[in-house]
Amino acid sequence: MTGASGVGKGTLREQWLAGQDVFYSTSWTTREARPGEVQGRDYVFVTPAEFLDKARQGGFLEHAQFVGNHYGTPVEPIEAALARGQDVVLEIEVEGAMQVKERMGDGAILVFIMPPSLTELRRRLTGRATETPERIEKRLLRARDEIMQAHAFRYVIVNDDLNRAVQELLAVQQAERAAQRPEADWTQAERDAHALARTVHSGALNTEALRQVVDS
Ligand SMILES: Nc1nc2c(ncn2[C@@H]2O[C@H](COP(=O)(O)OP(=O)(O)O)[C@@H](O)[C@H]2O)c(=O)[nH]1
Ligand SMILES: Nc1ncnc2c1ncn2[C@@H]1O[C@H](COP(=O)(O)OP(=O)(O)O)[C@@H](O)[C@H]1O
Repeated sequence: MTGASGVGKGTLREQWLAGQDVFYSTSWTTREARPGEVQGRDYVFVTPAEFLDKARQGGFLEHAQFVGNHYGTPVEPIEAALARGQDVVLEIEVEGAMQVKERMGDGAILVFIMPPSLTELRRRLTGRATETPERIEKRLLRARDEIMQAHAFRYVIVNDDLNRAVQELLAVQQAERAAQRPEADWTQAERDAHALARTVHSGALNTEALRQVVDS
């Protein structure tokens, strides 16, 4: 799951995964904890030296820099979860998502969360009140780049109405699970999920549509 800072990934994820037995990967980061963030739950907060050490040892499935800090997905917990048969959810930025796509192939299902407009994204980032004005501008600049890469993701979900976006995430998950079995065996619910997931497939996206979002 990828999308601009402030688009609502954390909010969506909480509702999407509530009550589900999936493994959510806790990332490592060198950024400072925000008030209310808990070490080991929201992130593993580390020093740059600790981060680079782990990277050198091949300890990350992927890692990237984002607005001056390092972020990475520790590989061991993921391998353990997959070995247990759990689905794994990552919430990471675009460069990291491309590394996961390269490494995991079709086994990785990439979903991009799109803001209704850049104006609304700015409003959400400002409203969350976790960033300085300067950091908000840096995040918005990065958001424009990220949005222009949305066609590299299998699904693109617009987070305007939160409930609708959650339903679309659930449909994508159910449809992708069903796709591992022959279509003739699908239940009606799986057929419905497949039909809904098709509506958020990235196939129909074009650069012009993406440009309209970054200019809005
Ligand atoms: N590549 C990569 N990106 C990550 C990872 N963890 C978080 N991110 C991304 O880093 C960016 C900044 O995250 P954060 O500082 O928590 O800001 P927020 O997304 O605005 O709450 C977001 O796009 C996250 O999805 C990770 O392990 N790897
Ligand atoms: N669909 C939505 N409509 C309006 N506000 C939203 C929506 N989804 C999230 N938000 C708000 O936007 C802000 C950023 O959401 P957050 O989940 O922290 O984003 P992210 O994890 O992508 O950085 C929060 O204040 C959140 O309450």
